[in-house]
Amino acid sequence: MRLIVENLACRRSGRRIFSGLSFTVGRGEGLMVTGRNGAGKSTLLTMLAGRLKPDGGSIRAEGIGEASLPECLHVIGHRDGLKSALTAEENLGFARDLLGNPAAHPKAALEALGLPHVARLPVGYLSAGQRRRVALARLLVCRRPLWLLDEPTAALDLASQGVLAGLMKHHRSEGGLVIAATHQALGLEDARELRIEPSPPPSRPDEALQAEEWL
Ligand SMILES: Nc1ncnc2c1ncn2[C@@H]1O[C@H](COP(=O)(O)OP(=O)(O)OP(=O)(O)O)[C@@H](O)[C@H]1O
Repeated sequence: MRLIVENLACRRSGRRIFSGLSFTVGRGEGLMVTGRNGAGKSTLLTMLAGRLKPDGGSIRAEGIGEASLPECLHVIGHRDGLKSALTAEENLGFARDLLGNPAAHPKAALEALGLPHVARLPVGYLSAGQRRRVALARLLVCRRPLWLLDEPTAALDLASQGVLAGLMKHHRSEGGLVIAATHQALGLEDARELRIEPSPPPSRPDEALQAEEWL
């Protein structure tokens, strides 16, 4: 698979967030998306996931046959999308049955994230870092070539950051693609960096309402 982004532009609430973003990510490659708070990193990932319409430019994928781009990617965002009342194993089983490989084992995914002991605990009982690791374990029960990771190390301790770096390395070694929005090194040091520079603040008086976002 190859992802090709050309001249991408975004507006939210009428305000330009970014424009002119172009990059490609191919088999086995990684891209670190960096930039200041509010620069548009999460927005870019949301757009790549097909959940936000670009204001200009294009996003296309090669080498995915009849599949659509959203069918070829996995998003790990700020919200983990886990159901608190279900156990870690049930959450992963649900994700696997909905999206994933029937042969994938939730227990094996939890073991890969160092969490076999929480398999039968409701996710609502887990710590923030444990919840994040369960969310990351979903990557292993729904195998998809493109991983879109938004601050994936949030709440992870150093050991878990190392595990995540290993997962990304393994995924890329199998031809997978990783795009990660981050403020810190992720073990993706050999990846290219896309730095999003903030757009200038609005200057016209009729944009004053939207300019509140800049305060
Ligand atoms: N639903 C929305 N409607 C309008 N504006 C939004 C919406 N979501 C985000 N924005 C704005 O888009 C801009 C980019 O936000 P985004 O979350 O992409 O930044 P970021 O680079 O990921 O920031 P951070 O490093 O703080 O996570 C911000 O100014 C934000 O206020």
